[in-house]
Amino acid sequence: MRPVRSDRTTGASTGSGGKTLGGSTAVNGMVYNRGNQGDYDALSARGNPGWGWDDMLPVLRRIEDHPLGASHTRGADGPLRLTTVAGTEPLLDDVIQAGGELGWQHTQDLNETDEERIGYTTATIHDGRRSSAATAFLHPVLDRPNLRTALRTHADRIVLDGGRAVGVEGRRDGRTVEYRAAREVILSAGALATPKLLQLSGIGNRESLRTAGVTAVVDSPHVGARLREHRVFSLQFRLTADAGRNRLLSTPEGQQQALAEYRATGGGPMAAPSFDVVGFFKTRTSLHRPDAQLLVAPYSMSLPMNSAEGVQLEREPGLLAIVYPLRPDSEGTVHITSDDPDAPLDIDPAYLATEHDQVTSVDAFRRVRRLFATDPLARWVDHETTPGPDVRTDQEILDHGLTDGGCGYHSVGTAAMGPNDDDVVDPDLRVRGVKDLRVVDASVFPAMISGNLTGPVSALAWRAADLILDDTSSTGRRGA
Ligand SMILES: Cc1cc2nc3c(=O)[nH]c(=O)nc-3n(C[C@H](O)[C@H](O)[C@H](O)COP(=O)(O)OP(=O)(O)OC[C@H]3O[C@@H](n4cnc5c(N)ncnc54)[C@H](O)[C@@H]3O)c2cc1C
Repeated sequence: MRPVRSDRTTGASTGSGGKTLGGSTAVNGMVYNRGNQGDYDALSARGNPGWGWDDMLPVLRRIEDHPLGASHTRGADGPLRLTTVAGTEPLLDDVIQAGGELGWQHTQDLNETDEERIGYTTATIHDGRRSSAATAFLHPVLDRPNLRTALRTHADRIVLDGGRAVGVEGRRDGRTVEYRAAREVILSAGALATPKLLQLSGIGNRESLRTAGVTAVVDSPHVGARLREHRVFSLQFRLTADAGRNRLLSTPEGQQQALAEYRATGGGPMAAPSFDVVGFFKTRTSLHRPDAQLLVAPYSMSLPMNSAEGVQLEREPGLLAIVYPLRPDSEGTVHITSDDPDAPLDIDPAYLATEHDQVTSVDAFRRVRRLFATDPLARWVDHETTPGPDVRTDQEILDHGLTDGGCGYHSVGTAAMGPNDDDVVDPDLRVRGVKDLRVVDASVFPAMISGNLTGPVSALAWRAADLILDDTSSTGRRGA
């Protein structure tokens, strides 16, 4: 295969995220997958003690309120309230059954094993309402006297004093504001904005900072490097029968009907996650665990999926499937272009830059085509509309992924933890080269946790809170 060009323009779509309390969990697709033993043990094997499966499984169980109840892998009393999609569409039952024909296990709890599996989505939804990081973790403690939230406030820089982080400078309603930390500053701005804030504060690769007009305070070469992101490949199919949600949701009248159903019952399509069915499968039988993820939704739309004009559902009945390699190893970058916090970031996601990502993407795409050609699902399929049967060769499939595919919105790695002097944060998430500064968000994962990131980031934050509390009790210092 010829190498695929990394396309900076696609980086624009990588920049979407939630700009509110709860962050991206307030706008995301609500699919709840949390990674598996191999992901967390790999973190630990990279020299990050405390992040292995034996450490993180109890945390994951602690945070979950799972509808299937507690088990050795699930939690039932935690703050993150979950739902399993009810599965009211025969069409989707047949997607799952076709997966079974390919040897994928039909499971009610997709997080229970790391076998090839398919089933209805577990979602961060409870009683028809989104469970975000804000509703799950922040709202229940809002009345604590040592907690203050500053809404409509944009952080511009970390305030450094003699090698210590002492506060944050930003803007609120057009005015400059500064917040002082009694103990330490914790940066949780997400995998794109966290490296940006570090770089604006002079913490980053000396050369890149110089190009942007920022004087380096700490030369930390990997701030904003090692960006890993899913490149999503899409397939769509026209159906032989009127099934799925296009007819209802593609017209204003249908949307009103769905809204009325939601108001009356708290259910229906308005209470569904973005994708109803999830699968994890191997692109080669020799692999010891799945390396690709499939998500299926009972609707189809105009492409490209992340277009600035927004999503337009098709009128005719259709199905959408997206697929991507679970653990991409292409590494991109995020760099500031100026010392002005309002200047655009230069994001190069370096999608599909490695042979692993190219080969896995193509094989995963072909496997999904095979799924849709397998009964009982095949009986529903009239023809493939996206990308269509003309896209056949490896290169054509890769080009389709780059042109009409999308960003997975799962960025990690831009302030990655590790044991080495040039890793941005240490395994306790402290930024190297600065005192009293920690990063607690997806940017500290040095590699992708398989699947979607709400679960892993929530567990990361829960464990980070324990680390911070441990430090507080050992030093006797208190405060925020
Ligand atoms: C469109 C979309 C769909 C997704 N779908 C799913 C899904 O279905 N399932 C799943 O598990 N995951 C999904 N994800 C991914 C998941 O939501 C994120 O990986 C996760 O929320 C990352 O958490 P974070 O804390 O690192 O960053 P974020 O959740 O992005 O939080 C960062 C916060 O920092 C704030 N911030 C940034 N810069 C500044 C600044 N300068 N000043 C003040 N505040 C700032 C942001 O406003 C935001 O509130 C999706 C993400 C997106 C964007």
